[in-house]
Amino acid sequence: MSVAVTQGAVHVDVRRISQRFRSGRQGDLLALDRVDLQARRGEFVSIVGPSGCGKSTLLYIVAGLLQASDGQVLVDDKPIHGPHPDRGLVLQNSSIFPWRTVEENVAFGPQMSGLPESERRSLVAHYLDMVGLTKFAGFYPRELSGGMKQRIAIAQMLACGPSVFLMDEPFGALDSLSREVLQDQLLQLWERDRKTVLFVTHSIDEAVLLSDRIVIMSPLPGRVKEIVEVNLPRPRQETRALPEFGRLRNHIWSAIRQETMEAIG
Ligand SMILES: Nc1ncnc2c1ncn2[C@@H]1O[C@H](COP(=O)(O)OP(=O)(O)OP(=O)(O)O)[C@@H](O)[C@H]1O
Repeated sequence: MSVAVTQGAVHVDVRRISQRFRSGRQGDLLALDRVDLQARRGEFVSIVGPSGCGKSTLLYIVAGLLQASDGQVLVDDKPIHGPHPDRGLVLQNSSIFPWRTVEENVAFGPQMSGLPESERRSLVAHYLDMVGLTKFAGFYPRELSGGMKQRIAIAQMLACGPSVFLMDEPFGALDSLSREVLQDQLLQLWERDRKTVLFVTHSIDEAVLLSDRIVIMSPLPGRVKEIVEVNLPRPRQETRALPEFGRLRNHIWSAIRQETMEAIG
């Protein structure tokens, strides 16, 4: 069964973003150079490119954790000013609190926003169930596997109710089986709620499996080299076997390889 993707208005609008870092030893480093990128509401956009091309930097700027040297990020046509619960961020080694239980971690955002306890409890129970951690609600992160910790981070983000998911290699540190399970769970979640996702990954397979569009970046400075539309049918779980999947993967791989070869001379 294929699910039609209804593409709406631009939700996240990255306009000519440049980022310069001041480095004592090497002088200024231009990490991003006039990057333009638009994600439509409900779209799943992945960002791939050689190491150091500025993928994380771009995501931190959209998250509002880093102020760009130049350019602007608009969400729903309004310029962003710093972080906001409407833009949730999940990192490779998730930023969960080791001293809080699974349940308390997921409750953190709603607690900060002052949600009454009864509502908070049912919200947390809902998201714990969604990521399959109900039985581990009272556990501490140290008692859980890497995949489970990433699921806490995802539930924590979901509980804040963001309309934009910013994900920086969220499954990068996991074994391949856990990674596939979480990819499936994320896809199911996305197919149900259709949030806008910006997803940084080193895995071309992962990008093709998940995305509507894939942004290929070139180093250094990071620029948008190419944007690839992924027109594979959804749900995608069985699309790995399609010839089109292989064709897209090879195309993206060659583009990144070419950039990497040019970068290392
Ligand atoms: N805070 C910082 N200060 C100075 N330079 C930085 C800083 N953050 C990133 N950089 C530099 O900016 C460039 C882009 O880094 P970034 O981490 O965004 O790349 P990336 O594409 O996410 O890399 P990777 O794929 O290896 O995670 C790199 O050359 C990095 O060294």
